[in-house]
Amino acid sequence: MLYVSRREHFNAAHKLYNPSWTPERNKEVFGPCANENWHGHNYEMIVTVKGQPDPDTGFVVDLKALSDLIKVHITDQVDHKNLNLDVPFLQGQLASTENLAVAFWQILVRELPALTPAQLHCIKIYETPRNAVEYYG
Ligand SMILES: Nc1nc2c(c(=O)[nH]1)N=C([C@H](O)[C@H](O)COP(=O)(O)OP(=O)(O)OP(=O)(O)O)CN2
Repeated sequence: MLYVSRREHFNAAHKLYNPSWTPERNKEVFGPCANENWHGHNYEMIVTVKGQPDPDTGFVVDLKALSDLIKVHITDQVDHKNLNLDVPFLQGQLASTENLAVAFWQILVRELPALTPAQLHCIKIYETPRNAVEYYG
């Protein structure tokens, strides 16, 4: 089995805020991440697919085509957006990195078969250089 990865990048604003809690409770749990007027991150995302190389190309997946797929279905939807307000597929969810990883997985697992017989293996999202989440489905 071969594992092939593509790194993508997007910038977005959000706040971590549970609307069923008081502002005080949100501040207590989420600290500055609950700031009412938002804050931003430079997100890095690594998408890994697994499979066997195609005998004609030597590719598990064409990484340019994978990048285009991620761009159309994910990064164009979230780049320079407010994750709490602007992104339909995140509506009603807390904008944590965990929830982003699951939402992105659900999109890519649906779209990938049109591109390749390879399977989605992992989505890793860095919210900051020190904070990351990995999801394997
Ligand atoms: N499990 C999670 N914990 C946290 C998340 C998350 O998505 N999942 N998100 C946040 C904040 O949104 C944000 O990441 C915190 O930013 P910050 O504290 O600035 O990030 P760093 O830890 O990298 O910065 P330091 O300078 O090292 O504090 C919080 N938790």
